[in-house]
Amino acid sequence: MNAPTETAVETVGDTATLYERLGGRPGIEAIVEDIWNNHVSNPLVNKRYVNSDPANVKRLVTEMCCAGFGGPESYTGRDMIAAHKGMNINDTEFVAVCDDVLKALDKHNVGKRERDEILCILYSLKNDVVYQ
Ligand code: HEM
Repeated sequence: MNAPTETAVETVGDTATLYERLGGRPGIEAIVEDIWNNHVSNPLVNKRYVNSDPANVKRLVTEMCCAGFGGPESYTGRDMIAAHKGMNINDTEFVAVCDDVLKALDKHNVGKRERDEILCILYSLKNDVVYQ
């Protein structure tokens, strides 16, 4: 059995939300900024974003991450099927977007546990995003 202090430390580590572990809204905003920069410089996907308003997409992605990772924010955008309807996004593009996210997480020194959680969340949304 753990000494009480060890238990307390482990409990804090285990119960912090992904939102808290990423540094709350400022931490997530900084990561989303780099995800956007990676998308617009990635030849596999950048043409998709030519007509987008960068500030609006970044705000919506930030809100979605904050809300989905345990923060107090509400997501005000469309659901994933509606947001990607008519784009016919393929598997290569989906992987490219995931790679852009992982690259941004690396840049911000996000740990393996958080990286794995985020990758699982992204992958769980795949069927709502591709071939819509
Ligand atoms: C799990 C993966 C993805 C997530 C979580 C995601 C998330 C989002 C969110 C939150 C929005 C804004 C929703 C709104 O406009 O109401 C959005 C829009 C968009 N996404 Fe995704 N996305 C994903 C994958 C992709 C992929 C693979 C592509 C293709 C390269 C893509 C291209 C776009 C484009 C072009 C927009 C529209 C931007 C605009 O309206 O100007 N997304 N996405």
